[in-house]
Amino acid sequence: MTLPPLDLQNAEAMQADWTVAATPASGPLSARKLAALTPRPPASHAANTNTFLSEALDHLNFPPAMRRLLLTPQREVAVKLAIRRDSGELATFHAFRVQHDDSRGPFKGGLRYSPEVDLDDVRSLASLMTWKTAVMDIPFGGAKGGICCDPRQLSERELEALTRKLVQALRPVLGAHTDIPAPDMNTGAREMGWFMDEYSKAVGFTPGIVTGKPVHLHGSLGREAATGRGTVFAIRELLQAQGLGGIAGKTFVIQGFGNVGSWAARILHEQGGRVVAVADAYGAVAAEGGLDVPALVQHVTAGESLASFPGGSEVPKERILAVPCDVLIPAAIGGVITEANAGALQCTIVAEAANGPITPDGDQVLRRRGITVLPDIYCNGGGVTVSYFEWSQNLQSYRWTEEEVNARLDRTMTEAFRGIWEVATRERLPLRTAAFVIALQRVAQARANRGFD
Ligand SMILES: NC(=O)C1=CN([C@@H]2O[C@H](COP(=O)(O)OP(=O)(O)OC[C@H]3O[C@@H](n4cnc5c(N)ncnc54)[C@H](O)[C@@H]3O)[C@@H](O)[C@H]2O)C=CC1
Ligand SMILES: O=C(O)CCC(=O)C(=O)O
Repeated sequence: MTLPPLDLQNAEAMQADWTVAATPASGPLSARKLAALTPRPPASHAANTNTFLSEALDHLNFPPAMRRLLLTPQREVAVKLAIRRDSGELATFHAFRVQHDDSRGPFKGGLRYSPEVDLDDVRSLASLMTWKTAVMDIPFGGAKGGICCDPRQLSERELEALTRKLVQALRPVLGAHTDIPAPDMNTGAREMGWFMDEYSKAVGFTPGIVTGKPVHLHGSLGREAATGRGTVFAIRELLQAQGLGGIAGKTFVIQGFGNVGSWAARILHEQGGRVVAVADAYGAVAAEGGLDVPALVQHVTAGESLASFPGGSEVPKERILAVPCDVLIPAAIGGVITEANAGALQCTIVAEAANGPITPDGDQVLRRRGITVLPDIYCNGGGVTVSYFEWSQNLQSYRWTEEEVNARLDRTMTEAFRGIWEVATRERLPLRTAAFVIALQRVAQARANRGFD
């Protein structure tokens, strides 16, 4: 394929450390043949991400050592956090920060609090951040972190203590020009406020150490809604590029009704989209004519379950992915669309608002079925884009209006889409592979330009 030439002079020197342990009598093996002969590791989040990446790398002529460098994280930190429970008991929790790559700028990525958090999961999410910041063309690298805990079982005081312990444990590897965390699943402005406070106690007032903070504490206007809003911009661009018109009148199904899912639903509804079903971890609700999203948000904010919403009928949450619609938006956890259920989807577009919601085998099924996937590293890139705006505002002690933030987000999402669409069309690639190709080129070029000595 013909892609712009990449100046990898420095990287060529790295070829020297690529050695094949046992070269067969028939001659040296190419890296690709060697990979094919190497037993595949058991499927994991990180392996899934690397499967997608490898497909894009196969379109690029990178030296094997550069390939290896990009597939593996720069630094992995695992810590144990101990807090006193409200009962007086001592409790310990495992936490992680994986810093995948900082070739293009400081490490950047969210913090997730969930019982499913482990090193493999965080490693995969950190890698996705590297490619996300590159495809959005914002000056950051990629990282992710998390605490393995069930936040529903912890009081507010316990969560605050845990967050402060996390800052204390990670402080040596963090910094407003080194690694800047942000919200992810089960974290939000409240946790980011505690985070900033704990870091500032040690090093002086530093709002730029974390993004997604409360607005009155140097958070950016528009950050809370940014990932959902960015997802809507991404869908708008795709519909337009495919000649399918706009959001108005289209039908949407959303899995996940937290920060990302609920904001996407609100904005789609405002723009005349019909949100026909939504699910969260506990249940799902559907209405063929479209849910009254503002009323649903009010219902859930009052502490009621989705399924009890009087403006729709309850559906089993396991069936949400198969509800007929134009656009399906997974906005919850990873690995929900697999080889086993991808055949049951009844949509023409899947917009990956969540990170890693489709496994590589599931992705193959969707490709065969002609379902277009807006890949996570682009589709949910609105969150980190407005995090970049927040960080920029913090560094300048300045505040932008919400209109300005949203207009800049629109421009960034639109420009990134055009780049991906252009490569996908020219090279006949799925949007995901095209997005990875662009991101890989940007990161590899930056790494090569910085040198290796
Ligand atoms: N918050 C942000 O700015 C960004 C978030 N993301 C990704 O978006 C996804 C959602 O994140 P947030 O909305 O921030 O999290 P959140 O914690 O605010 O909401 C998560 C939602 O998913 C639901 N959920 C959990 N397990 C589920 C299951 N098995 N089936 C159906 N629903 C389930 C929860 O009930 C909740 O409604 C995650 O994959 C996250 O990594 C990506 C980019 C930025
Ligand atoms: O806002 C950020 O810095 C990162 C958000 C995030 O974790 C993500 O995009 O997955």
